[in-house]
Amino acid sequence: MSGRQIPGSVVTITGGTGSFGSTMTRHLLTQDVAEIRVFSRDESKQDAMRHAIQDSRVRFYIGDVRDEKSVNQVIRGTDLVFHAAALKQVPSGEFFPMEAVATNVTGSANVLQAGLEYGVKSIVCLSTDKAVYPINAMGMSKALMEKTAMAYARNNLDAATSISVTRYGNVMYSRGSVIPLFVDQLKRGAPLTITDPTMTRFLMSLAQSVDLVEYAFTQSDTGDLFVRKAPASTVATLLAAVARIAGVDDPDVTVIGTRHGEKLYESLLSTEEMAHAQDFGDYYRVPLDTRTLDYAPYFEEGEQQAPLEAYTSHNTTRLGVEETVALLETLPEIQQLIGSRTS
Ligand SMILES: O=c1ccn([C@@H]2O[C@H](COP(=O)(O)OP(=O)(O)O[C@H]3O[C@H](CO)[C@H](O)[C@H](O)[C@H]3O)[C@@H](O)[C@H]2O)c(=O)[nH]1
Repeated sequence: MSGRQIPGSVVTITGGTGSFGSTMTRHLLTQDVAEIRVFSRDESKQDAMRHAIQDSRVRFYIGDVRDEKSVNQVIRGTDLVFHAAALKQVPSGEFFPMEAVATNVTGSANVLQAGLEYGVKSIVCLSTDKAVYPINAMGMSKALMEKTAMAYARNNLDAATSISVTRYGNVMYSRGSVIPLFVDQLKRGAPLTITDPTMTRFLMSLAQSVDLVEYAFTQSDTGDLFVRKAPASTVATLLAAVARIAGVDDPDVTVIGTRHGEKLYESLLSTEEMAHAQDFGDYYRVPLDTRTLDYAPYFEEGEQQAPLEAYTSHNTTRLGVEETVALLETLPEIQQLIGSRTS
């Protein structure tokens, strides 16, 4: 047993007002947490969250992960840190890559450094499938965040702090993503814009992300990478499923082509990671590579590289239209939509 647990703990959530942060906050409040420190830049989002949640265990801290002082202030006295603060928009990263570096790489290093200095028990860094074989600046900066976390773990194996990474695919119905866009286009009677009908994406709900973070908080060995398994669908299937839910038989569709920095499919684990991954049912764990820079003994002993494939949205469980409809119908936003159509 790690001796780490949620009840009675003080938890800091960087990027606490975002979708992951606020979902995590609500979940932790059901787990007898002692205090949650919501750390973020935006006063008005904090104010909205304060009104929505109204629980004296939630404390709000204005700050920026780029600013060491504000990071130190919030992390001091914390038991567990969920690091979700990030610049996550792919297109803006292409125009301002150094902003992504400042927040996602340097900011993450500030969080890790403070966590180690103040003896935090566990730090969980939130990452994305776009960090695997990255082709856009956002994904590249997240990949560097992961490398930074792993290096902090490897260089501090005796520390009291466990550092881990959770990596997820697309979150269904997240702000600005394709499902609410299709819903809106259908409502307006506008044509549905599709990039490439054969493109695939993993489909995950926010609720599914929570368990894995809780597991990482309490059970991780330092340097662990966790990946939640998820099914995927093509964009064409997703479009058909949303149209069916909205009761539109034959929607107008315009093909707009692939956007900047976009891939045909995403990978949650690279081939190299799959070779070391342990299958835990709902998720994979990839333990830290603890070898030092002295490679000689490993060459002599040799290491078999299993001939595996990466874990991608092309080769994971593929959902058809019926199954995608069923999955979408589990989302509160879709249930609301169906409710408003039938009432
Ligand atoms: O008008 C559109 C918009 C998107 N798509 C397609 O729908 C899929 C999902 O697109 P999203 O925009 O929902 O998601 P992305 O995979 O492009 O990534 C988005 O979600 C990520 C988190 O999962 C990050 O936040 C990222 O910055 C943001 O662009 C993609 O195949 C995309 O090509 C369409 O067919 N038509």
